[in-house]
Amino acid sequence: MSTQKYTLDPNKTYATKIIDTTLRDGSHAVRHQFTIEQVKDVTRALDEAGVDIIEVTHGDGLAGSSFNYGFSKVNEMDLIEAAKGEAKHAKIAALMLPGLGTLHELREAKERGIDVIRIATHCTEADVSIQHFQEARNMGLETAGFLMLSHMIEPAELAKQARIMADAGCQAVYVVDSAGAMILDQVGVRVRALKDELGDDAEVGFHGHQNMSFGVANSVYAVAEGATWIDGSLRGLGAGAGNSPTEVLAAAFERLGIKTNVDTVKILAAAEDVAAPIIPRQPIMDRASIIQGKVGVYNSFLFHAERAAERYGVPVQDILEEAGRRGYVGGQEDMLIDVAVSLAAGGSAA
Ligand SMILES: CC[C@H](O)CC(=O)C(=O)O
Ligand SMILES: [Mn+2]
Repeated sequence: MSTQKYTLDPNKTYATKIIDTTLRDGSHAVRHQFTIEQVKDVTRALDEAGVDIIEVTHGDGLAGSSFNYGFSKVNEMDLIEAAKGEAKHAKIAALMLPGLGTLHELREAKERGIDVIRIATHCTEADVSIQHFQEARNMGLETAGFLMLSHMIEPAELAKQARIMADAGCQAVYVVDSAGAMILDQVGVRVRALKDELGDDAEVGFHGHQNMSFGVANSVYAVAEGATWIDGSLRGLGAGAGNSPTEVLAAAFERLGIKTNVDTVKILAAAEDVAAPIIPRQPIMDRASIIQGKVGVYNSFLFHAERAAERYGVPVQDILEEAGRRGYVGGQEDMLIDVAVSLAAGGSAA
């Protein structure tokens, strides 16, 4: 009897959409300083390469430009409109966190050209997205839901949250590895739980981060279990250690026979010739971001923790580790200052 365990069933055909978030998650890595020209160039290159959906928004979603999250150089609505003007085939998406972005911004984003809205909540809080999904569908938008920090709850619990989103009108629910904390089967079992729960009611997606270097491998596990929306970003540009690089996803999927609409040669050119020259600081797996993956801390905390570390004279990795111990989640960025103050006062925090 063979003991070989296949991740991908050699008798099955796999196909997935590729969603690129260079111009949204990647916004964190450029401190939200994208210009109109950069957005146009990146959109054109992604569109020509065959990417299905291009996400353009402040890194923290609609209305993220603020004192708390960092101001954008250019109003995100203008960036959305610029992207829309360049995309011949790809759909344009925005992301929103209910409460930070409101229905007001959602309506404006629709007027400026988005086709898809991705609504993100903490993995236990799907109910706060209900009215946003309903309203988005009424507006004729395609919808996807992000269950952020999906590693923090068990697959069965995650599936219940996915059901809330799907019942509200979400067409694709994502397992979101916001901390790059998950490894292989940890993604696979969550995707499988969502597939079993949702059936034909909604598709399943996966959004990976690179903290433990598993973004692409985790995406393969997600596809093997039925995910059909896979996120990446050029050169991995994204929060913390960055996202699964879109160009590596395309090349690896091609090798594995997973069908996508992306032309590998063209996406490699987009990464090398268009994205690389505009990246001021390449996200990497370093001490701080690996700790984020190891303890499961939200990747968007990295720059906030760096600022607090500098201000209070404590190591950034200690702040992140303590934030993990305290279980802070997206939206609690200000608590990093509390952690830094406690550490600077000489104690283990809390
Ligand atoms: C602002 C939403 C959030 O950062 C979504 C995301 O990309 C993630 O959780 O990884
Ligand atoms: Mn992300």
